[in-house]
Amino acid sequence: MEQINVVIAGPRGRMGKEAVELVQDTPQFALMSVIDHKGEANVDVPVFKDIKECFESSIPHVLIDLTTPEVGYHHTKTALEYGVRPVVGTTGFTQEELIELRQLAESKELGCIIAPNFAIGAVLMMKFSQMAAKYFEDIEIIELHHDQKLDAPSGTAVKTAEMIKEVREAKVQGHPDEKETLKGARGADIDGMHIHSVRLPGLIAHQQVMFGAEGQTLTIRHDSYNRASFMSGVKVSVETVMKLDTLVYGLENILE
Ligand SMILES: NC(=O)C1=CN([C@@H]2O[C@H](COP(=O)(O)OP(=O)(O)OC[C@H]3O[C@@H](n4cnc5c(N)ncnc54)[C@H](OP(=O)(O)O)[C@@H]3O)[C@@H](O)[C@H]2O)C=CC1
Ligand SMILES: O=C(O)C1=N[C@H](C(=O)O)C[C@H](O)C1
Repeated sequence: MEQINVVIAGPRGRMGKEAVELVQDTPQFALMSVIDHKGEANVDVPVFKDIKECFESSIPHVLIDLTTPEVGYHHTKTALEYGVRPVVGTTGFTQEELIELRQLAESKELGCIIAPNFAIGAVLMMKFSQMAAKYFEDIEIIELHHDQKLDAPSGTAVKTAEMIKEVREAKVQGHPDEKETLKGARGADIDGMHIHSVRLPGLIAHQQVMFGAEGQTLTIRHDSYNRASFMSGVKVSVETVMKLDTLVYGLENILE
């Protein structure tokens, strides 16, 4: 396999630090530079404060983005415009942004992977939930994260609901006359499914999907106890994005 030159945006972050280690420890990957808006990253490659400044200096094969929703969208768009293939872990993109980025990737015939969760266990949890939803139509998604997380609900919870929507008819759950006496008590609503976001120090990234039917419940749960749990998904995405000519949303679409 030819060497893949990588730039990482967000290298001081919780995920970014792991990604720097992954790229530096993978023989077929080379870390060319990083993008850090404060220029404070402690790495032995050039640090750029701005993505355009970075790409004007040299063009990598792949950009890994682990920043914030607004910055991640801007970076992904700019990367595609410069002919760079994005691997994006950043969550919180809108449907409109995903559609626009897909059109751009296709017009440039460039691979782009946007994966709300890189952990294989989380991908299985979403797939198993999609399977279960064919048999259980009443569903509550409970996602639990550390209290520094910016977006709610999590990208994983939104993706789970989207995957379930593919196999489940929209349904209003609970009592038809149900009323919230305290706003937000029933969580967010996607097609009648409810999503509850828990934020606590001590947590990393966890989700359980609960299904209910007459006389029974089923709970499917995944826990990430560290950020290393996401790195095998980042590695396979960097390798795979080189072979794609379109945007792929979700790691489940590139795993066999
Ligand atoms: N797909 C997946 O499997 C996973 C996805 N995530 C997602 O990844 C993203 C990052 O998460 P996490 O590492 O925990 O977050 P952190 O807050 O730890 O890291 C984000 C980094 O982005 C930096 N940043 C902010 N603005 C800019 C900018 N303009 N240019 C460059 N860098 C910038 C921040 O810098 P500063 O510190 O100065 O603000 C920070 O270093 C989130 O969207 C999260 O939801 C997280 C875990 C797994
Ligand atoms: O911010 C996080 O930490 C995580 N974000 C992703 C999400 O929003 O789903 C993936 C994982 O849950 C960790």
